[in-house]
Amino acid sequence: MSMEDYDYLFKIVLIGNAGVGKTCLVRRFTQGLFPPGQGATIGVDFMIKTVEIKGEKVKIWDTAGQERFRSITQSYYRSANALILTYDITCEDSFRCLPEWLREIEQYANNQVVTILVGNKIDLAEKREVLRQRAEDFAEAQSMLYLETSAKESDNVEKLFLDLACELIREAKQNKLDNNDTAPMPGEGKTISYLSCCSLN
Ligand SMILES: Nc1nc2c(ncn2[C@@H]2O[C@H](COP(=O)(O)OP(=O)(O)OP(=O)(O)O)[C@@H](O)[C@H]2O)c(=O)[nH]1
Repeated sequence: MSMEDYDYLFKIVLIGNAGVGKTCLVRRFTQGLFPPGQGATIGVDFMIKTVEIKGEKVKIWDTAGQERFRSITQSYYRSANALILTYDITCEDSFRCLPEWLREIEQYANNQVVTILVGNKIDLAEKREVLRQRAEDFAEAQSMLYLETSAKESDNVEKLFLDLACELIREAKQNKLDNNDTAPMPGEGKTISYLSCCSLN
């Protein structure tokens, strides 16, 4: 895509515990694949994908969940326009860690960042440990939108990225968004959500 083909450059960063499916969500969306035996992401730098969504250029950053990479990933989501906070519906632990991730968002993210909570692996319904209602209540209390996905079965993955892109475009058009690549001042993070403009279904 050349520079003239788009008006905005958005940065979407996936965060959440190791193994919840961040890499698989990105690969499903960007390549239409569910890779067998997906290995752990090491750091972040080589997991950036640039895609065109609704005629705009969107960079999707896949961060690693492991504690030892946290200090790397923090600096990467400072300039994020949107955060996809992911947990695994079959893993209670990944849900219990959400407040910890929210504290990081508070501390490091742009105060205009759009945050969406995603419960992944809904194809494993029989192994579910986190009830949908519980996650919805949590998301509502934090003013986040909530979506359940399956990277494996491709459920809601397109919707997730397209709805986010639409919201970012809408906000940018209202001049609410800091669109440049410079890091915003940390410390005033808050979560907002109103994905409305062009939902797929
Ligand atoms: N059944 C099922 N398995 C999934 C799904 N998404 C991911 N997985 C599996 O979960 C494991 C972890 O997936 P990753 O995408 O590597 O998880 P991650 O969050 O990127 O992990 P880190 O890179 O370590 O932070 C892999 O074995 C995937 O095959 C899903 O939607 N359904």
